[in-house]
This record gives sequence, structure tokens and C-alpha cells, in this order.
Amino acid sequence: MTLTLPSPASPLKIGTRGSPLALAQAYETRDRLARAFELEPTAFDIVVIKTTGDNRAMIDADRPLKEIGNKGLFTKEIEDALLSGGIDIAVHSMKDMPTLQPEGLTLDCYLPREDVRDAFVSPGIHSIADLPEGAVVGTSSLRRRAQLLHRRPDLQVVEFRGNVQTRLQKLENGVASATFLAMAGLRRLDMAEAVPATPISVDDMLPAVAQGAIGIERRSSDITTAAMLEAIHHAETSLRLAAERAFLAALDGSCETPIAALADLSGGTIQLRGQILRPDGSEALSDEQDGAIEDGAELGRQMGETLRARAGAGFFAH
Ligand SMILES: NCc1[nH]cc(CCC(=O)O)c1CC(=O)O
Repeated sequence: MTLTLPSPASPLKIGTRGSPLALAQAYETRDRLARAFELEPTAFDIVVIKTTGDNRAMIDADRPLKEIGNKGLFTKEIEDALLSGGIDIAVHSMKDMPTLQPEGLTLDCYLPREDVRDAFVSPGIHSIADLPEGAVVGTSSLRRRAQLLHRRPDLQVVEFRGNVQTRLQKLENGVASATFLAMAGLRRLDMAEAVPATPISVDDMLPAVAQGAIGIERRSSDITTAAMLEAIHHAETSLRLAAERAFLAALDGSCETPIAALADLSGGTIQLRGQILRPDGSEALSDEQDGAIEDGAELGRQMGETLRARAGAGFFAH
């Protein structure tokens, strides 16, 4: 098939949220496409879309996100723009994406995954173990909160949101002694050196499903764009996410449940680690399995069902 490539007269419209991280991810996508097809940046338009989530999160800056709305809060307007033709592709942090896409949209192109680890961020302290008894830690992530309290029930967790600068300012102001950020976000913003961040081993804090991965969504019917995206698709990332996202789907996970998973490929097999926790951190259930690379999704689904059965009803209630 010969591709009709975008041009300044007929650019490929790339939809994204307006946060610094979202923009960095959109530029990375544009640059990879431009390199793959030897196009100028002017063959692409970056279209910033404000989502309900961005608006509400701004107005209710101190309310937990989980009270403001469900998953899809940050994606609905972007997906509407895809469906109506206002944009041609949408660039997403896969960590924030529901496991099912709306009718008519396809999400099957992934960029090479960044560092999957969480970072411990604090101006004076270097690890969870070094936090003094009863210290205050800021995070809005239910997973990080539950994992932290599981290890250190003595700590106090406060709601922490906003961009990286806002969070660092809160640490400077003494609102909390430490917080967590994804290494991937820090690296993509070129801030990993500028911020007092120490990467946490995945053995100590298993990351969120799809952490560090960028996915590109398109109209299912748009085969020209599909063919273009094939050139920048990263198969290994896709295989890892297939296992992790099947695990999430089997647990019926939303952003309101503390769930972690990480798949790795080595020696021709896929290894999957999964964890679910009670929101208060009082109990954590983990599993680890490996299998054939092409069976990752089945491995994830089975692990999700096994852990759900072990947890029983009401596990996620407190
Ligand atoms: N939920 C917000 C979010 N979505 C993706 C990232 C970071 C980048 C990534 O994990 O791909 C972040 C911020 C964070 O967790 O620090």
C-alpha cells in the first residue's frame, strides 16, 4: 500500500492534554513519526484539548481525584475529538487508560517504554525506610498509599495533587516530608536530575499497570494512520502491556482500586508480577508467574482471577 503522508497543507492532527508531561509525550510522538517518514514538524499539528478532568481538577484542587469522577475523566473529550475528526491520533499515558476503548476507536500502537519505577521524592530523606515514625507523605495514588501503609503503618498519608512544581513547593513548605512520582514522567520532562528523586526498586514498590508507557489511539476505520503508526510501534512494550492490562481487566480495576503489575520479557518468556492491596494497606496479595510470550494476556487474565478469588468480596472496601 502506498501511504498518503501528511504535509503542511494537510497535517496529521495530534490530540493531547495540555499538561507539560502530556505535551512532551505528544512532541515525542510527532518527532518519531517525522523521523520515520522524513517529514518536517510542520506536517503535524499539536491540538491541545481541555478535558473535564483538567477543569474539575483545577477547580477542586484539594479534593481527591477519585471523588471528582471515574476513569475516562481525562480522555472523553479527546476521544470525542478523534471520533468527530477534529484530531487524527491521540497520545495517552497508558497508565491512565481504561482497558476498553469506545466503539470505533483502536489503541494498539505503543512507544518504547520509559523507566517503569516510582521515585521517592524528598528534599532531605532518601527512602521509605528512612522516614521518621509518624511522618507525613503526600500522594493521590491509592496504589502508592496502600503500598506505603502496608510497609509503614505508622505513616500518615495526605492528598497531594498538581504538577511536579506544585508538589515540590508543598514539600518545601513542609506540608509533607516526601511524595512519589513516576520516574518516566520525570525523565520525559528532563527533570530526573533537578528533582530530589530516588528510584524505588520494583521489588519494593510494584508499579501501576502500564506505568511509563505511551499509547497512541486512532479511529479504527483510519487505515492510512494505522499504517503510519506501525512504523513507530514497539512490539515488546505491547506484549508487556497485554499481560498487565489483562490482569487489570480481570480484576475489573478502576483508578479506585490499589492494583500493581509488571511484566518483563527475558529468555523467550514473559514474567508477570501482580499485586492487589486493601486500600488501608492492611493486607497485600501477590502472585508471580511466567509463560510463553504470546500467552501474556491469558497469563494476566488468570492471575487477575486467581487474586480476585483469593481476595474475596469486600477486599477493596477498606
Ligand atoms: N496519573 C498521572 C500520571 N500518569 C502518568 C504519569 C507518569 C508517566 C507514566 O507513568 O507514564 C503520571 C504522574 C505520576 O504518576 O507521577
